[in-house]
Amino acid sequence: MIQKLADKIKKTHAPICVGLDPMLNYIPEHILKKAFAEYGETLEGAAEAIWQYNKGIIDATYDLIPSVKPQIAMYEQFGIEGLKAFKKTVDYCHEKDLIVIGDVKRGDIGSTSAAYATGHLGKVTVGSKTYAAFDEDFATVNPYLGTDGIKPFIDVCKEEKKGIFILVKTSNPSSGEFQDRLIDGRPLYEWVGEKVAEWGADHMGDTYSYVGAVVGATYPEMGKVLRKVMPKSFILVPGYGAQGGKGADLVHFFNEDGLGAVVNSSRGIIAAYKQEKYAKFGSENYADASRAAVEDMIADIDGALNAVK
Ligand SMILES: O=c1ccn([C@@H]2O[C@H](COP(=O)(O)O)[C@@H](O)[C@H]2O)c(=O)[nH]1
Repeated sequence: MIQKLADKIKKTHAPICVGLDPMLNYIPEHILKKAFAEYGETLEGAAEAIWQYNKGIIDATYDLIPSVKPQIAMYEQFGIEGLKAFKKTVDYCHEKDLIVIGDVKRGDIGSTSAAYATGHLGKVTVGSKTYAAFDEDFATVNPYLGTDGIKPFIDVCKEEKKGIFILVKTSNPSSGEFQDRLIDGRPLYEWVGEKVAEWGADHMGDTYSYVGAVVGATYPEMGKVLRKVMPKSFILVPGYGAQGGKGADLVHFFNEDGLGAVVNSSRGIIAAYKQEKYAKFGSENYADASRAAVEDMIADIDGALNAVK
């Protein structure tokens, strides 16, 4: 799967993923109206609206991009109906041959991590049958519990040829409260980055490891250091767009082969029609606005990478 990600990035010239983080207040009125007419103002109605909204964005962008990153929290808030919309979205993205990075940020003691890994990346056994429950291709994982919280994910990834992205330096403003704390003179995020490289050596694809890292676009200098600490790991880079990251901030997240990073934008793409720049599309054509925002993001990153060649 890591080679498929690299190959699709090469083919599309788009080292990006579209973040499928639906919120009801992003969903255009015509979609909400139809879903509520059918299911009422219920959790089912919300889930139907989310699904129709996602489908529109996927249909309008799938040929331009290698991957998507659905954020499970946005679905989970609507309970079981929301999780059904999450699963429907994952399956539809697979139908469109997109790589799905489940942003689920799991991680616990070993036995519990094993269950999370089974549910999101592996297969669960029920009597004589097995089922891939959520079936994402990659999942984000929290490393706070250490090696025994990570190992079960790697075991499932080996069986399934899937991967994980481990939180190393997150994009949010207060990520430094813990992640930048010095331990023996070095920030915690560097120690975690070293562990990612070590864990990753145990599950290599052809060129890149199945064990990647999350490093925010909002911390470009730290990204530059971490790129060198984890040369064989793909970096999932959130923080582009709505959080302020730009193409020029991202050049050092990439390796010299032009690979090694996949940049996420969620609100900046899925709610593009609400921005002044894309307002001409109107809410009826929200998906066309998302497509235009994807094209602009690809051009921005491509321009920045070419400028340093
Ligand atoms: O460090 C992190 C880790 C994860 N995220 C997630 O990425 C998206 C960002 O959404 P935008 O709308 O593009 O800001 C969201 O799902 C976060 O939970 C992150 O932002 N930073």
